[in-house]
Amino acid sequence: MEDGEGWRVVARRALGTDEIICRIPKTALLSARTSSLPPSLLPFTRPTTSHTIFHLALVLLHELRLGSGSRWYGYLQSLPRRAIMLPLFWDVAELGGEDGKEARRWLVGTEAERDLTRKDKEGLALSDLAQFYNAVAPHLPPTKAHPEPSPLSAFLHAFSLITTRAFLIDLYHTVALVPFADLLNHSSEPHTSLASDDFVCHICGSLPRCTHDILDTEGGVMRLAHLPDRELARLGSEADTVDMRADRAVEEEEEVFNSYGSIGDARLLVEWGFVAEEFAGEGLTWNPEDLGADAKVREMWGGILDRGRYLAAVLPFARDGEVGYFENRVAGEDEDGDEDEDRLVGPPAGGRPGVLNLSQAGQISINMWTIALLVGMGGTYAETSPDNIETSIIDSVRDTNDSWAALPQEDDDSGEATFRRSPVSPITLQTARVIRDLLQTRLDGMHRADVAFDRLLDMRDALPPGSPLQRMAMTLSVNERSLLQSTLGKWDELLSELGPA
Ligand SMILES: C[S@@+](CC[C@H](N)C(=O)[O-])C[C@H]1O[C@@H](n2cnc3c(N)ncnc32)[C@H](O)[C@@H]1O
Repeated sequence: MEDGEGWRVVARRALGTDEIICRIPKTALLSARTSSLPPSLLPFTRPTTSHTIFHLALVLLHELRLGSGSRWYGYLQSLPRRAIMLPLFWDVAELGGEDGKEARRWLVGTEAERDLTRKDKEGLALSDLAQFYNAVAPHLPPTKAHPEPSPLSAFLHAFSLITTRAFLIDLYHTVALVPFADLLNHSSEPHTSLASDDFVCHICGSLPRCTHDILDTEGGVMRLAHLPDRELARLGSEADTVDMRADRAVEEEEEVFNSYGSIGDARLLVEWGFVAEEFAGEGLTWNPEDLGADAKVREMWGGILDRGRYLAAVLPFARDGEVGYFENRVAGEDEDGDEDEDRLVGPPAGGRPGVLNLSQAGQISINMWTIALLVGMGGTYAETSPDNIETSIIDSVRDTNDSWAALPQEDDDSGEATFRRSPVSPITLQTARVIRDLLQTRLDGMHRADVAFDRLLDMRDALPPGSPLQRMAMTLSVNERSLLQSTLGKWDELLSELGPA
């Protein structure tokens, strides 16, 4: 890596699509199944949903404590010696120092802060990690190099490595560390992917038939029933491996990435400890509660979502009830795959029907519009038929998008104002104002919201060396502000044309 810490993988020659970059025998994986850490340690803790990850972190810590006595000693040398500085650790003085403390402030109001809150609720808060480790630490087997239990910081180091580099493998290993495959950095664009046969025996990990298998009436192995005969014959003749394959051609000297998916900077920062400024992912998100939706509004919205008809408002070619149609589509793209920038209201991110988001292209999802509209109806929706509400949503979204598209654009050099103010319904106007205020509230809730954008950029550029965490947090904050401000500008422009506040 450029900063001299860590690895990246560069192609020494051009690679073709589907070419295998590395093939790692499953026996080389480090998992709870292959480690020498006794499984009996787990009864000392209360099972949680994060248990698998916590356990694997413990496994790694045990192997690190074994030093040269570990079967993975060679592999362990390739791992970062210090904890990956996930925002979860920024407030821990010994880990984050002054940089972490200041950086944490810059996350206030950002999408990263929302992600951190979500992780708290999922039982992945720092206190959950400490509680887990304090319960098991006294029972960790002593090793030559470490006869005493290791401090919490050692467990946090192991945990940060697991969450940033473990892969989900199969029914036997579940999550595991995969030597070599974990040297690849992330890019949101597809580059390579990791594949393995996951339908192994969950008791012994065997891919070919084994003594634990349940047979069907014809003597076939149930878990292998989906395989054609040719594939069945192949099982057992070669080692069971995890394969890293190029998903596209890679040029000589190009960095070879692995793609963790289309992921925005907030999530990258929270989960992997870096920002990439690729402007991928779902943008900024809200919860229904942030828009003032109570249980009744949420229920009404759920019903509308199930029917799916309202999606037609943002993608006119979608047919009634065809929510699944969006699953393979990228938010904000029209039928030809072009991003339709003329819309202020678009489909939900990544085709996930229920997402309330502001996309990187500056479009709010129709879900936000819908909830804002329902909240604005203030209970009168209860007396309105679902059909009429849907029609209201569809009409108001069309009105909004059409009005925006009809506004003279900045690069329109005809010199004539082409906008004809056509009346929009009171509910359209009211909903547009709610959305505008929501964007403003989000902007106002950010750390140092009073500081002008250009000044923020100067402040970031003037950060002293040794402030990598503040630099990342400020980059995230500045980019989110930029998206919010430009979107707010569009809504203000529209509202000033449609009617005075
Ligand atoms: C699976 S590892 C990739 C290999 C890693 N660079 C190493 O030295 O071991 C994932 C970690 O690498 C770093 N990383 C991955 N992709 C990156 C990127 N595009 N830019 C900067 N750092 C990245 C982050 O620290 C992340 O948590």
